Amino acid sequence: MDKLLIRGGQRLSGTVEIRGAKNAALPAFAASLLSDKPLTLRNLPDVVDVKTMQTLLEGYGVAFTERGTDALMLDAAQAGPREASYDTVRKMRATILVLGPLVARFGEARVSLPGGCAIGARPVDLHIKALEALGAEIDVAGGYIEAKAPRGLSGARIVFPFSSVGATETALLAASRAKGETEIVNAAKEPEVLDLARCLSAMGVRIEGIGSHRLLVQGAQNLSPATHEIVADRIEAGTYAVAAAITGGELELVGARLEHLAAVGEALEAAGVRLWPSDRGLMVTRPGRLTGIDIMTQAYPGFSTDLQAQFMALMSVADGTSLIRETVFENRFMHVPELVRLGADITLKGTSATVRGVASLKAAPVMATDLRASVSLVLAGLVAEGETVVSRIYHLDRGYEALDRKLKRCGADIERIPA
Ligand SMILES: CC(=O)N[C@H]1[C@@H](OP(=O)(O)OP(=O)(O)OC[C@H]2O[C@@H](n3ccc(=O)[nH]c3=O)[C@H](O)[C@@H]2O)O[C@H](CO)[C@@H](O)[C@@H]1O
Ligand SMILES: C=C(OP(=O)(O)O)C(=O)O
Repeated sequence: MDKLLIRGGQRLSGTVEIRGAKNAALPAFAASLLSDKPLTLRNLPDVVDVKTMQTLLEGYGVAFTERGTDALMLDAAQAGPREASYDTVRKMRATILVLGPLVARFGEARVSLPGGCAIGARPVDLHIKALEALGAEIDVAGGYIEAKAPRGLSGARIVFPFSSVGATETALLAASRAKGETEIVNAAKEPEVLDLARCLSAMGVRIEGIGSHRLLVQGAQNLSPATHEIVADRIEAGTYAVAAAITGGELELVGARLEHLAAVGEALEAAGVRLWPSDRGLMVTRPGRLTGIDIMTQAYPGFSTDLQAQFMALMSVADGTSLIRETVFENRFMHVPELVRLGADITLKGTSATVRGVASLKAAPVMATDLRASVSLVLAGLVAEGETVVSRIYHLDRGYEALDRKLKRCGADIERIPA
């Protein structure tokens, strides 16, 4: 397994290209299954999760054709509801997203319960309830979800008890090919959900309320060929914003959108980081000292749970104390013991972490445990004194394109050590 070796202490400056969001690319891939017409996706990130999704869809008979360096044409004309290999499905959460399109188009689907980052129990009850509301019969047994709707799905009112990104995506995907109108109440409004809605609109589905908590979807049986450009990855952007901040540097994040950082942008500003839109994206600099501030993760536009670990690394070297509350996933503090190994002063109590800023971090061997936890260790390594080795970085490769190369180009002393 590859490792990363980081010699801390370099101030970052330069330009980073922010790519399409993996968490928007994955549902867009699933959308291709709805149609027998090709779907071309642009601005795809070159990350392992996207490749895993490609392998999964190839298993269902979707044909892929390259269209330049970062675009693919997906053609599901010959697709069918075959069984996906457990080995592919267990690798990530988003594999559940094929269930809705398969049952909507073919009247049946059998998908293994999904894997993904070990950050909590992560039930799929809301996905199942959404499909049941549209008329699917669902059976969960032996680690598989089986869905049947021999006469197709029918539009319905789906009321979510709370906002779920994945369940909203399942509802949107399935409703797009259901007969009649579907109302989705308490829909998630993360930029990746909006991006899926835009992709489905380009395919010919009429969706009202995009960007709100209430979506109205007019199902369509005949979809059109479409092209869709994946929205820039706000989590990749936020991660590099923290990289600039923690090293006291200045980065231009090309393609990034300040408004998509939402509460994360506000928290960074409050901590002493300056962010402003540039012609090409977003500028980030940290002119003075960092101040510890309190945050609480929440659904968008609240503070993203996918940036909690990175922000904790930043708070580890800020002046004063920061209280970090995780409210989205119950077990998303796996980075804490590793940050402590690097000299951070963090106390965990239930779903809250108290971070007392220290004057400096010290290098140590650390272990990546999940995608965002891993990158928080790299960020801490950028300022730790000495050589930090981060092992098990396959987690990082799931969601960050060329992280080491992008950081190196901006002045970081970082090397990938192949296994
Ligand atoms: C591939 C992808 O896009 N992953 C993102 C997606 O995950 P994911 O779609 O899994 O996250 P959700 O928004 O669904 O999860 C929110 C909360 O709802 C709970 N829940 C969810 C579904 C369900 O059927 N029942 C249920 O109880 C979850 O356990 C969690 O506590 O959104 C999360 C929240 O922004 C991000 O951290 C993940 O990076
Ligand atoms: C948690 C993540 O991914 P997944 O939902 O696939 O585990 C993530 O992207 O941070």
